[in-house]
Amino acid sequence: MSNDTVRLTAVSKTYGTGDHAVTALHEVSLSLPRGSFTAIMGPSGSGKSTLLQCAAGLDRADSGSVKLGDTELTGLSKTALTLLRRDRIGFVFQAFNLLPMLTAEQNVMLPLRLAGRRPGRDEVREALDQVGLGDRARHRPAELSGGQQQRVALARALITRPEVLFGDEPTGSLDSATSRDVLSLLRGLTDSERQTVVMVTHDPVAASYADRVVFLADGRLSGELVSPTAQDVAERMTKLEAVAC
Ligand SMILES: Nc1ncnc2c1ncn2[C@@H]1O[C@H](COP(=O)(O)OP(=O)(O)OP(=O)(O)O)[C@@H](O)[C@H]1O
Repeated sequence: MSNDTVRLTAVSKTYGTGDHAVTALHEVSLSLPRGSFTAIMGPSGSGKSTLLQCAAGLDRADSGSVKLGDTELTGLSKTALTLLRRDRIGFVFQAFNLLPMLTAEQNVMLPLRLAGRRPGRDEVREALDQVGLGDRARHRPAELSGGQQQRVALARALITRPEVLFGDEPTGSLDSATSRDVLSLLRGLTDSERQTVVMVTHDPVAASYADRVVFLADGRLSGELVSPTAQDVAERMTKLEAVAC
C-alpha cells in the first residue's frame, strides 16, 4: 500500500469551451503523504480551490489520475464518489455550515446518521472533547463563538475518522487569536493522530503551521517550502503575486 493518502498525477481541468475556456489546472502532480499537513497557496485564480475540489472528489479532473489510498477516483460513478466522500473524506470550509436548530452534539452526529449509523453518545463526546468543546455539547451554533463553531465543524468532519481532512480557508473568517487555536488543533491532529490534513489558505501565518506549503501559479505547481516560516511564505507569495499582475 502506498504511503500517500492522496496522489494526483498530471491532473488537468478546464472550465468552459472555445474563447471562454479557462484552464484552471495544467498537469498538476502532487503527493500528500500519510500523516502530513500541507498548505496550498497561490495568487487569486491560480487554481487552489479547483485543486482541492478535484483531490476531494467534489469535481472531476478532465485528465490525469487522482488516488485516495489505492482507490482511483477518476473512473468512479457519481454515487460511488458520494459514498467515498461521506466515508473517507472530511471537509471544513470558511463558512462553518452548521445547522442552526441543532445542538453542537447533534451537528457532530449528522454525518454518522446520514451514513445510517446510530452514533453512541460517547463517540460524539469524544469528538467534541478532541476539539476542546466537551462542555458545549448542548449549545446551539448561535450560542457559540466563531472559533467554537469552526471547532464543532471540525469535530463533525472528524467523527467518521476520515483518511484525509480538506480545509478550504478554514480560518478565513476567524480573528487571528481564534485562527491560531484552530490551526493548533489541526497541527495537533497531524502530530498525535497522524491525520492527513490539506488546507487552502491566503494567510502566511496559517500556512506556517503546515509541514509543507505548495505554491500554485496560473494552474501550475510553482515550488514548495518545507517547514515554512510565515515570513518565507509571505516573501514567496509577494513574488508570485508580482508575476501574476
Ligand atoms: N465553475 C467555473 N467556471 C468557470 N471558470 C471557473 C470556475 N471555477 C473556477 N474557474 C476559473 O478557474 C481559475 C481557477 O479558479 P480557482 O477558484 O481554483 O482559483 P483560486 O486559486 O482558488 O482563487 P481564489 O484565491 O481567488 O479563491 C480561475 O481563473 C477561475 O475564474
